[in-house]
Amino acid sequence: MSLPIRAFIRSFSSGSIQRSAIKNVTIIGGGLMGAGIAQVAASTGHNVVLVDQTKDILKKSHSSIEKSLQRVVKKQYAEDPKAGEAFMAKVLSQLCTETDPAAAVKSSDLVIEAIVENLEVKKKLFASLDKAAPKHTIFASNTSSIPIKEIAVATKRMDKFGGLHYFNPVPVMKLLEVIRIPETSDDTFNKLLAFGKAMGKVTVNCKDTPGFIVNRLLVPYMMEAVRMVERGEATPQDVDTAMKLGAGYPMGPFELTDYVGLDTCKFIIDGWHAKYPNNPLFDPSPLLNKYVAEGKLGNKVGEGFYKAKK
Ligand SMILES: CCCCCCCCCCCCC[C@H](O)CC(=O)SCCNC(=O)CCNC(=O)[C@H](O)C(C)(C)COP(=O)(O)OP(=O)(O)OC[C@H]1O[C@@H](n2cnc3c(N)ncnc32)[C@H](O)[C@@H]1OP(=O)(O)O
Ligand SMILES: NC(=O)c1ccc[n+]([C@@H]2O[C@H](COP(=O)([O-])OP(=O)(O)OC[C@H]3O[C@@H](n4cnc5c(N)ncnc54)[C@H](O)[C@@H]3O)[C@@H](O)[C@H]2O)c1
Repeated sequence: MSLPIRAFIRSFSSGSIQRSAIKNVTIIGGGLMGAGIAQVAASTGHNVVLVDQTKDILKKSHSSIEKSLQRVVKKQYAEDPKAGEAFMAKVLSQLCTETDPAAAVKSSDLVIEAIVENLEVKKKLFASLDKAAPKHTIFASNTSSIPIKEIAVATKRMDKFGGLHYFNPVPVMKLLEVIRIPETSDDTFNKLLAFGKAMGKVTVNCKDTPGFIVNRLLVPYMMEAVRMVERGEATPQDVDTAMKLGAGYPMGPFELTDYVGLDTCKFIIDGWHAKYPNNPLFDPSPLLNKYVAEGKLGNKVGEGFYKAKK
């Protein structure tokens, strides 16, 4: 028996991975997060359909999944490369792509949305999915900053709606925030928790409060970092070095912004500023806005606060 399978069975019996009623999963959005979620869902035995707007985007998603899987397999199957190849082939056989969201949800138990961080775009998508998906299908959003309820109102299945907030990179980060709104039924919430555990994640429960747990703390920290640079108190490089070596963070705030995507960061902060205009924590950052206007969106385009490593 190969090492990862043994580890999987061990975690099953120790209760850290649970069986879940959810087998068929549709992920909408094949960018940084959607591709990572699709990879991990397929790696943990789910049938996955990944949806994006064009075949070209989906080609890129597929190739990033293959690259990431290779990293996982190289490490987990170091002593048995043949079993690694078989694992990779199995995972990829459980993953297909689709450009029509309505067709993709036809036999889905769970839909996870990971598209652009924009309320109106997310609502429009869920309103159309609500008409196309079977009655039993659960809907979840991976939004970083939008209240789940504001998205869920676009559907007539608020009892089957919740938040699944993953962390980037999904194959590496162990945490999953599972969010319920007052309308989420116990059955839906329990299924979401069990699904998260079946994906091998450590779940934390959270009410539908702005930023849930992690981003409620992370966003003010990152905004203060960019304001220090705007005030001329330190360079991005020195802030990053300080937070890595002085606070033990794996990445400094500017490296993390490049990793997350400056466009996504701007969507988050602009959304919170519009909602809480009197809270100076969420005032826009001229420096972030300048980089986004210049198209420097971070690692995904090769440059953000730093030039991405090839
Ligand atoms: C300052 C401007 C302010 C702007 C405004 C801010 C607004 C607010 C923004 C908030 C954003 C919120 C976004 C979201 O909602 C929430 C998030 O996701 S927050 C992000 C959380 N993630 C992190 O904090 C990541 C921190 N970084 C790390 O943990 C590590 O650096 C890393 C990414 C894991 C990489 O590690 P390194 O050691 O540097 O590099 P390696 O390449 O050696 O990798 C280590 C290890 O991991 C494996 N690995 C890495 N990436 C992948 C992958 N994609 N797939 C598979 N495996 C991967 C790699 O193989 C290594 O394995 P090993 O060999 O060590 O066994
Ligand atoms: N980047 C992060 O670190 C991170 C972490 C956690 C949560 N999130 C959240 O996840 C979501 C996605 O973020 P991302 O970083 O993956 O963004 P991304 O820009 O990398 O990818 C978004 C993808 O969605 C696709 N898309 C947009 N509208 C669509 C539609 N109507 N139908 C189908 N596909 C559509 C785009 O083509 C793109 O490929 C956002 O809500 C974001 O806040 C991001």
